[in-house]
Amino acid sequence: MTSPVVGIVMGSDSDWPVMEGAAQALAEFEIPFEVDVVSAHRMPHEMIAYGEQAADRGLKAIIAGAGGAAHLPGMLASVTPLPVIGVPVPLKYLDGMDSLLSIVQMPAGVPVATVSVGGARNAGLLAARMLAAHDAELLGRMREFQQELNDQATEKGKRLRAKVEGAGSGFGFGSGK
Ligand SMILES: Nc1c(C(=O)O)ncn1[C@@H]1O[C@H](COP(=O)(O)O)[C@@H](O)[C@H]1O
Repeated sequence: MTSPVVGIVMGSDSDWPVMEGAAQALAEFEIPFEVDVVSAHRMPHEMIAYGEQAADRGLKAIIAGAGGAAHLPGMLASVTPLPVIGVPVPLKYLDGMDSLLSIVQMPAGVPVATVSVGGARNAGLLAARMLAAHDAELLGRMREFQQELNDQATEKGKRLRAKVEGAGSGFGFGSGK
């Protein structure tokens, strides 16, 4: 089995439904990854060990997701030289604003690349881009992926124009109906 090059970690297994998006993106690009629960609050010693050992184990980037008082991404960034991508996980209260602010407002010197609330897919894609910067083949696949996005958006525009033009004056613009 190929060794993982991206670590996807989260504060609890309850974050998985969100964090799965990162795993899915990496799988699409055939990038080997590992997943684990690593909590700064609940298992601080294991969390420090994970961060300290990540680079020596061959990981190239860490994606860390957590909800609420989300200290995991920042704490990992403080003990690893690897890039850390933080995913704010939305919980029942505060709609993820708490985790977003906990992750994004890092002090200078300790960067965490924060994606949107619940934006685990983009975290996976960002990790893929980081790896692609040193991998011409992966870079090519990322370009293809971008072209597909472009084609899909163009197609959506075509369909919307056809729908609106087809409806003509009967479309009821501005009527709110
Ligand atoms: N924010 C953190 C950290 C941390 O930052 O170390 N550890 C767990 N958690 C978060 O607590 C939430 C509730 O966890 P439980 O569902 O296990 O009660 C999860 O979203 C987790 O990421």
